[in-house]
Amino acid sequence: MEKSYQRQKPAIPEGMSKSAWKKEQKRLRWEENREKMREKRREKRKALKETRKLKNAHQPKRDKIEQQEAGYSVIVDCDFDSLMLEKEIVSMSNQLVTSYADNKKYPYRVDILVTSFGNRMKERFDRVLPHYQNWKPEHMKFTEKALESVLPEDLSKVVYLTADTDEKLETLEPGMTYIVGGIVDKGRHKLLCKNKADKLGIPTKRLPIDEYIKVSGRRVLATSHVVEMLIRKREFNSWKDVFEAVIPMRKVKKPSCGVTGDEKEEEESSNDCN
Ligand SMILES: C[S@@+](CC[C@H](N)C(=O)[O-])C[C@H]1O[C@@H](n2cnc3c(N)ncnc32)[C@H](O)[C@@H]1O
Repeated sequence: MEKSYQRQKPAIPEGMSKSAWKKEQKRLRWEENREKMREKRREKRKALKETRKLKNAHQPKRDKIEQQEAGYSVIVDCDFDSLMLEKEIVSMSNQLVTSYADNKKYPYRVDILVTSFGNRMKERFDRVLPHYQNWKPEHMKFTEKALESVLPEDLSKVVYLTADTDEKLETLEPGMTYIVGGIVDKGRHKLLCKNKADKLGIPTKRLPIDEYIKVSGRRVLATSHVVEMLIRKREFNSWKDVFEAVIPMRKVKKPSCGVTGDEKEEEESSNDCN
């Protein structure tokens, strides 16, 4: 007996061979399927568009954020090209890109001037990141001039930041310029910036990290982290909030664990920390 659920095949039209008929059936099925697939794709695209629209509606437009000036300036002193390995030049260049992006995205921006911008660092930018030539000067400027030739006459208006001093940086003052060393050295060149600042007669100060937050390992942070702190201090006001927002989690000591073997790991693996 023929089973009722079996699909009835259409009869082969008269005069058509069986193989031609099979081919024709296959073509029809494919046509039918193609239309369904098209419809599915259309729906998927529509849904994706809707999701993006919703997402964008809840996100502040990055370039359209109403920024205000923090009122103080930052110099990134890049006079250390010859002291860095090639991969450290790459890391330092990437940090400058990060600082530029940070200075665009937060509510307050600072004047950032990169001094001694030349040699391998500039070569890398020219070769790999040539669009930096179109960067907006209100977010970052570059000069081949050395720090010495852009300093104001009144050196009480500048501070060279370094972890190698006991003087604490308590507040950021309008009209001041804060200098950050633009170097990745993994702790090879201790006192480098402190000695340079002393030689130039520039006061030095350290970030008051230990006063507000428990960290493990060295207190030497990456240039881009220090620049980000200077940018965000105006927004947060409190150092504690700034440190908690910017210092990498693995550097922050959990209350129960004390200083651990992380200290060694810090020295060896913290590419982003110095
Ligand atoms: C990776 S560190 C460079 C370390 C380098 N050996 C030196 O002599 O400063 C990059 C720069 O970030 C700033 N910096 C890092 N940690 C700091 C801290 N705890 N306090 C103040 N400035 C700091 C300094 O300007 C420093 O030159």
